[in-house]
Amino acid sequence: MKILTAAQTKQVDQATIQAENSSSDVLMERAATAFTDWLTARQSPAEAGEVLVLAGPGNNGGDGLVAARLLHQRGYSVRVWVLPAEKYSADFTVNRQRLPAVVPVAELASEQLPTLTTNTLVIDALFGTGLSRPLEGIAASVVQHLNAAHARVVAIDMPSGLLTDAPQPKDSAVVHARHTISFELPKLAFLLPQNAAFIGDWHLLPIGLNREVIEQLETPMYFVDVPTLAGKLPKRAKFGHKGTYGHALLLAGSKGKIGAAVLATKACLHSGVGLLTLRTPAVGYDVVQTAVPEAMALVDPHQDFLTELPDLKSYSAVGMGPGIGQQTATQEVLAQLLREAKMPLVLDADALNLLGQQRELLALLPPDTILTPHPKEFERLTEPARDDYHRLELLRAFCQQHQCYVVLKGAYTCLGAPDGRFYFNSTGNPGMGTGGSGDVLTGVLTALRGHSFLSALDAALLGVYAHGRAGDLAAQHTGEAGLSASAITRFLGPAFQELTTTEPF
Ligand SMILES: NC(=O)C1=CN([C@@H]2O[C@H](COP(=O)(O)OP(=O)(O)OC[C@H]3O[C@@H](n4cnc5c(N)ncnc54)[C@H](O)[C@@H]3O)[C@@H](O)[C@H]2O)[C@@H](O)CC1
Ligand SMILES: Nc1ncnc2c1ncn2[C@@H]1O[C@H](COP(=O)(O)OP(=O)(O)O)[C@@H](O)[C@H]1O
Ligand SMILES: [K+]
Repeated sequence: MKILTAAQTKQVDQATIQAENSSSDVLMERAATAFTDWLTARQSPAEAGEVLVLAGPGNNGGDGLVAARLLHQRGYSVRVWVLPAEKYSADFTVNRQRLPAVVPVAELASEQLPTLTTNTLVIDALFGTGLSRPLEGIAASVVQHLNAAHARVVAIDMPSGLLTDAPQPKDSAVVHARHTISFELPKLAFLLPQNAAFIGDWHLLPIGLNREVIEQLETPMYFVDVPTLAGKLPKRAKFGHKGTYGHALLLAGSKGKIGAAVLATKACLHSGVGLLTLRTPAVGYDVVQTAVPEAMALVDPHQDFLTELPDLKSYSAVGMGPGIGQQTATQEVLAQLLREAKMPLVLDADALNLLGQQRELLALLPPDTILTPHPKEFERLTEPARDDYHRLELLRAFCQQHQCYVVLKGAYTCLGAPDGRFYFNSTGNPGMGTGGSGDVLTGVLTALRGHSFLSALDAALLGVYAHGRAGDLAAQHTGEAGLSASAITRFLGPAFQELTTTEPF
């Protein structure tokens, strides 16, 4: 699914209207009807209480006015507050006239703000994607009033005051919505942690925007859902054998962190790898042979941490990092791996921290290497980000400079590609914020990079999605608080099964 800017969204709206030979108020009616259907399916008139529709001067306000009319028709108690403005959009004006006279309408003023009780449901239709600068004056006062009262707010399209594509100036007034109901395609602002308190839960409703126009628009940002991945993971071939699916090598673990190696190993085995060898320090031998008999154990001469790189010639992909620690000898192993590897690499955790300590090693990264930092690890590779938008700029520059893929982990994990594109993942849940979840991802990605039939991009997209999906499936059994990294590994199989085509490659 594409992520479009505010300007592109406007373009699609207009092209849809043209293609249908209809008018903008028809599309507005459709959007507001979808919004109203969503709301009325969740809140009866009694549950909603008094519905206050706050309408701004543009088409977002127009949406609000249509919703007010429809809610009134469906038996809700509705009151409209209009933001005073010099100019109102044409569709605002049309829908202001269509509002039944019995629906009370008042004008917002700093000295006349709506009374908010626990029985009030606020529909925020002040501003949407047309917001061009931070709120001030009455609009800012209204928003502060709503937030101070912790009002139950459902925002149409965007929480008012929030910019669609750019960072928010500090301390500017933005509605804190419980839900944000938007249309058709996600917006970048929804995916960034710094906006979480404004957006609440977000939902997309289809309004029949023109598919062809969306298809044609160029964007560097995508939201990865099942259709994005359709056809990418082929069914296993009938006569396929363990050699067909790659021999992966994992370099993981150190004394006290052999568990990280075991988790990555289990994950790799549940992600379709043909053969797997695990290299740990000697202290890991008994643990690995007992915990994961499917993997071959190849121990380092050193008891507690990795000191030597094994011969690489048998392997189709190598993953390094989970639990390895940051010893100088281990850093040497990493440097040697970067110099010698001819096969795809996945680097995580302490391998990234070691790269951060010795940044000249970054020049050795083989093209299409996948790095999987969380934001703190990414900062060690680059610099502290001013905000989430700046972090994305750093991500793009890093991927382009080093011609690598970076999986920047989080609630909406963002995969940065060497061509400057971003792919935001749609699966996963807060239960995955638990030790070992990242080690599982390393195992998954190492398995997929060993598949000669997958590109680096597809391996990264599939792996990140399946990892999150496995977490979601696991959480259906364990709940989010009860989710463990081991539980994620158990649901990788079903997650991959959902993505697998019915045809072999
Ligand atoms: N374009 C379309 O055909 C559709 C638009 N829709 C709705 O229309 C919205 C976009 O409408 P608009 O482009 O009219 O934009 P908005 O309604 O978001 O706001 C634009 C208006 O606010 C003013 N404005 C911008 N920033 C301001 C600020 N900081 N302080 C005070 N005034 C400010 C602008 O001058 C303009 O009058 C979407 O978010 C969505 O809710 C939907 O009805 C779907 C169809
Ligand atoms: N709130 C969340 N929603 C979705 N996924 C999450 C959330 N929190 C963490 N995750 C996922 O869990 C994993 C955590 O990885 P990481 O921070 O490396 O943990 P660890 O080092 O403990 O293994 C990442 O893949 C991340 O995307
Ligand atoms: K809004």
